[in-house]
Amino acid sequence: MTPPDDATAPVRHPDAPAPGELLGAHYAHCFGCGDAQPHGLMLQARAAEGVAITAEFTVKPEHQGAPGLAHGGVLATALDETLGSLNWLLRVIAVTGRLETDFVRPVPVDTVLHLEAEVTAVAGRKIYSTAVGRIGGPDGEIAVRADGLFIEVKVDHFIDNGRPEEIQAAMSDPDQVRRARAFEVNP
Ligand SMILES: CCCCCCCC/C=C\CCCCCCCC(=O)SCCNC(=O)CCNC(=O)[C@H](O)C(C)(C)COP(=O)(O)OP(=O)(O)OC[C@H]1O[C@@H](n2cnc3c(N)ncnc32)[C@H](O)[C@@H]1OP(=O)(O)O
Repeated sequence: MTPPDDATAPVRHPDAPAPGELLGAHYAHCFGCGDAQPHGLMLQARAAEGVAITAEFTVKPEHQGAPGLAHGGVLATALDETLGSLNWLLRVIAVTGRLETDFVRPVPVDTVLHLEAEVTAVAGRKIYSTAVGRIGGPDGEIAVRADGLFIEVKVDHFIDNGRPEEIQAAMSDPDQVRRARAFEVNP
């Protein structure tokens, strides 16, 4: 998870959403961010300065692991989604290769997890990023932390590996196709 010596600092794409703007879902049925996914976390990420974002996630009763406490896997999902959203500021499509998570404090149900994430380095197709989740407010205690290694892929990664039903539905949605392809032709 340590960037190699030839890694470079991330560069915010000129067309990236301005600081303060919501990024929007990359796919309406995404478990992490989709607004058409009733079982999902519906995480909304907002661009920050640089190659960084913020997001909020409210822990619901259906996210419990132990009584009244968030399941660690759900918190890892929130971190994964937050880190993944960063790649939109680079205008790169990427998937999680590795995710390392520290669970520092228990997170009770009804808590708002205030997430902040930033890309720290880029080396070829590898994107290194880090995130924290705080409770008790945006400046509260750190409850969770994660480092991510995302790997850049082409749209074909999804076309080649996804289930045909969902791929065909996505490919017949002009907004989805425009959004996905724009990242490939405007590097
Ligand atoms: C028109 C149609 C509509 C489609 C529209 C879609 C739009 C979608 C938009 C945005 C989607 C974003 C979705 C975000 C969702 C939240 C994030 C997730 O949960 S993603 C899901 C979980 N992750 C996976 O499913 C990855 C599964 N893994 C793979 O597919 C492969 O392993 C992959 C692509 C990651 C790498 O495979 P390789 O064959 O392309 O590349 P190799 O050569 O193996 O790796 C490249 C470099 O990365 C390192 N690397 C790869 N995996 C690593 C690992 N686990 N740990 C450390 N290094 C790793 C390698 O060592 C290599 O490094 P060296 O270039 O040699 O220095």
